[in-house]
Amino acid sequence: MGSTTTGQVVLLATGGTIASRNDSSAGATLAADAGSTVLAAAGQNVPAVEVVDLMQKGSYLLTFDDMLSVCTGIRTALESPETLGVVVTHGTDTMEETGYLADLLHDDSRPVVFTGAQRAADSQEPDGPANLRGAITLAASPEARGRGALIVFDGEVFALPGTRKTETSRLHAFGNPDRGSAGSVSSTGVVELGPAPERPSPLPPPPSGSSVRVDIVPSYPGADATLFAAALDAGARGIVLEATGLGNANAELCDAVRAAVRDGVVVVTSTRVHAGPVYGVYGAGGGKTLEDAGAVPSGLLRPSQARTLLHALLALGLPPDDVARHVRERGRP
Ligand SMILES: NC(=O)C[C@H](N)C(=O)O
Repeated sequence: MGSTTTGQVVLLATGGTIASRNDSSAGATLAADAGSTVLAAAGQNVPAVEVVDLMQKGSYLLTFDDMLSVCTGIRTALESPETLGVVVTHGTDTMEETGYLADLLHDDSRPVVFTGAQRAADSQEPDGPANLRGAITLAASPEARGRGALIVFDGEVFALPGTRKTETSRLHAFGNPDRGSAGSVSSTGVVELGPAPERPSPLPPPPSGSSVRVDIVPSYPGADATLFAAALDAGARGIVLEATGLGNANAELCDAVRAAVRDGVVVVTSTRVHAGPVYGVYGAGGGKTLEDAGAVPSGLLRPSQARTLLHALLALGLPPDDVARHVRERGRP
């Protein structure tokens, strides 16, 4: 067994499908359950679990400040030496963003484990209770220490960098196409983890309430610079290009990138492809032209996590060169 019975796990509840029920007046599924209800559905827990309700939202509604307040909740929970680890129940849509931000800021060896559900709490066979049991076991597990933030879902454990939601509705909702699984937690509480990867040094927590804007702009056959220009007009200080293939766009987008970078905007090239690194090879508007125009290739980071990292770095007030260095380092395969 991977758990210990001294101390407690702190459960930070934020909403998501694990806390959702059908609302007949809205004719839709909505986050409704408090953390205590979510925990009760998981049954008897060893070790003890303290519940903190942070918010009750579908994760598709979260703002960057909401994500930061989850990170603050984690820090607060870890102030007590009695805390063995932290579980965050969270909607799956944007778990890869909040989990990645928590991982970037995590400066404690104790585990932070994100989990949620694909089926609502009032469905016939909800998956949330088993996921939560796995998360509590992992959060209390000495083997999970020193690994930053993790996701546990359908018995599988993932480190955050590169992990994303890969299924809209199947129970096995998450994958890490480049790095694979970090291990497993069985239904009987057996934790098995592979070797712990090296972790970059933690970032300081960015201030909340910052007005930094970071957008994602796609490239596709026939794309022009209209959306890119709209992001700049809206005040974006950072833009993630969701490019094609290895990270390619076209001549018009490259020209727009060159001008934006000259004005101090940080542009990161990511890709719509699900696996493999982004790097500059092709000219005439491809990834090499983008790099020559000043865009920073995201390595293994996909748009969701590249955007999270860029937002955090810009909110910290780092100058563009330092932002670029961090993106290269943290995206490196
Ligand atoms: N399965 C889920 O949790 C999806 C939900 N819509 C959310 O992200 O909050």
